[in-house]
Amino acid sequence: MVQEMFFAGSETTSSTIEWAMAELLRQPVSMKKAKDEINQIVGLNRKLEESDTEKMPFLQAVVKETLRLHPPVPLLLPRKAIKETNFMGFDIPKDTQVFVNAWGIGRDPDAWEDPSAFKPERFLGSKIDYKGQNFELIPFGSGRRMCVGLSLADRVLHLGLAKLLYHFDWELGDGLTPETLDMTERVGIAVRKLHPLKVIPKKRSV
Ligand code: HEM
Repeated sequence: MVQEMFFAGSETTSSTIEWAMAELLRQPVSMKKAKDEINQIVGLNRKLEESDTEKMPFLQAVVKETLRLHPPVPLLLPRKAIKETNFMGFDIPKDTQVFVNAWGIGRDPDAWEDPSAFKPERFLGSKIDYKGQNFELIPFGSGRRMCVGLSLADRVLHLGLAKLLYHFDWELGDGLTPETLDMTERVGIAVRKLHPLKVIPKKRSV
């Protein structure tokens, strides 16, 4: 279980932060807006605290927009129909494995205006959130088996991204420009150590 938590929690959050940075680097206007908001709240003479991110609506919108376009678990976890079901005109026999395409839902033109564009502004003044109540945005799933790490992920994403933006200015390397940055997706498992790290937990001496 501990191993599952590490896997489910680290690959998902780190790839979301990577996508957010890539999207912001492709859109310097959004990058500037996010940095300006952070600088305005934190100033220049103290550390950024977790609670600061609650006062950053644009940063929150960047996280939502990133998870809309780049849900790290695009098909959620598989379901199985426990009985024969008719869903929106489709007959689903008992025991059928069912996948929910959260990636497709996040880009559905019936639900989103200009769906493929990265526009954090669409969430400003909107009540749509990813807590499982708004079915057009379900990067963490919904219902009884939705992500148990949501509240931790929520904190890590906001704090991690805010810190990266607060402490550093970012530029693209390798002669890349916002127009040429590659956004191709790879679905797979993270690159891991060939020989797994084996560590022994010991009680901390105080
Ligand atoms: C950006 C961050 C994350 C995203 C987008 C994400 C997404 C998801 C999704 C889509 C599911 C399946 C939900 C469903 O099928 O309805 C899931 C399940 C799960 N997640 Fe996350 N997750 C994230 C971070 C985390 C973190 C930080 C942890 C733990 C530390 C975690 C632990 C789990 C576990 C244990 C499950 C299985 C829950 C169950 O089957 O009852 N996740 N997550």
